[in-house]
Amino acid sequence: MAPTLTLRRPDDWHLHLRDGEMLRAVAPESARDFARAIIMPNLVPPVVTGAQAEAYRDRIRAALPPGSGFTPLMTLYLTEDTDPADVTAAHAAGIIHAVKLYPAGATTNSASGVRDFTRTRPVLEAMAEAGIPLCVHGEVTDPEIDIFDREAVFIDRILDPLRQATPGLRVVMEHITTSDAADYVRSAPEGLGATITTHHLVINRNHILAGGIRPHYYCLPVAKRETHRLALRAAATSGDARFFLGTDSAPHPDGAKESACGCAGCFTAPHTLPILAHVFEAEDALDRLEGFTSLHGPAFYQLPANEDRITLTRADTPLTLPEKLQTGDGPVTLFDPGFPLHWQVAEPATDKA
Ligand SMILES: NC(=O)N[C@@H](CC(=O)O)C(=O)O
Ligand SMILES: [Zn+2]
Ligand SMILES: [Zn+2]
Repeated sequence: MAPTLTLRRPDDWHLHLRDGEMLRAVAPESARDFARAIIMPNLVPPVVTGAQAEAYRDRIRAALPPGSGFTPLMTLYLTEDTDPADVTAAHAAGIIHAVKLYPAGATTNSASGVRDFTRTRPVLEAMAEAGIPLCVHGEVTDPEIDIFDREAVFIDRILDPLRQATPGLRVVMEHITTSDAADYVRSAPEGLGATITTHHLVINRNHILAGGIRPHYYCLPVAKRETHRLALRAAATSGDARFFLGTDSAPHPDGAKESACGCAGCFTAPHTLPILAHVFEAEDALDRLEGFTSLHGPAFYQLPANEDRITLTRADTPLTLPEKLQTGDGPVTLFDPGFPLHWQVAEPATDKA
C-alpha cells in the first residue's frame, strides 16, 4: 500500500488571485486543494474600500469552477487615507477579514502604500478595538538599506514600534524570510503570527543567482542565505502555532518575469501541497503538516478549522505537472522545486463541509 496522509483541508493565508483573465486561470488552481484563502488586495488600482472588496469577492466567486466550495477571505489595502469607519463596517458585515499594510514601493503594485505611518494610527486603533488583523509586508524601502537586510530592519524600525504603539493589534508578518523574523514572532506571547511561503522553504538566494539569473525564483521578500531557509524550515515544521502557510502564490505572465526588469513573484498554487509534503517528510515532520496547513491559520484568524479532509498519497512515480499554466494573459511558469514530487493530492475537492 502506498503511504497516505489525510489532513483537514488546507487554507492559504496569503494568496494573489489577480483579476480578469489571470483570475479566471488561477482561481481554479487554488480552489482544487484549498478551502479558503486570504486574498491580497494589490490590484491595479488597489482594493481600498469595503465596496471594492465586495465587488472583487464577487468576481473571484464568478471565476471558480461550478460547485466549488472555495471561500475567498477578502482584505483591504491600507493607505494613508483609509477611513476607519469603512474598515470596521466591512469587517462587521463579514466582507473583509484583514487589512494589508504595504510600505509604499516595497513590492508589486505597492505605490499607494504607506509612507507616513503616523497617518495610519486611527485605522490601526480601530482595528485593534474590533479585533481585525493587520497583515504586513515587512520590508523597509529605504534605498540605503541592502535588499537582503530590509526585513530585519523593518522589524526594528517599523514593526516593533507600531506594535508597541497599538497594544492589542493582531499582526501577521507575511512571507517571512529570515531567522530574525522567526525569532521576533517567537518573542511575542500573543497577537503576532507569521505566514511562511512554499518557495522560501525550498530556495535560498543561490537558486536565484548562481549559474545564471533565474527570474522565476525572484520574489519579494527576496530569498536569503541558506541559514535563513533552514530557520524557516525549523519554524514551519516545529508545530508552533504562530507559523502557518501563506503560499504568496503570485502569478505574473512569463513575459513580465523574463525581462530586463522582471516582476517579483513565484507561482506555487497548483502544487504547493506536494511540495510541502516533500519538505515536511524530509524534516521528519509529516505529523506536523496539518498544523501548518490547516490548523494554525484558522486559530490565528479565529475561524473554525475545515471539517472535510484531503488525502495525499506517496507514489513511486513522480507527479508530472505542466511547466506552465496557460492563461488569457499568456503562459505562467509554475515554481520548479528542483526535486521530484512523489506526494500528490489523491482526492479532488468535491464536497466541502
Ligand atoms: N511576493 C511577491 O514577490 N510578489 C507579490 C507581492 C508581495 O506579496 O509582496 C505580487 O503581487 O506579485
Ligand atoms: Zn508582500
Ligand atoms: Zn504576496
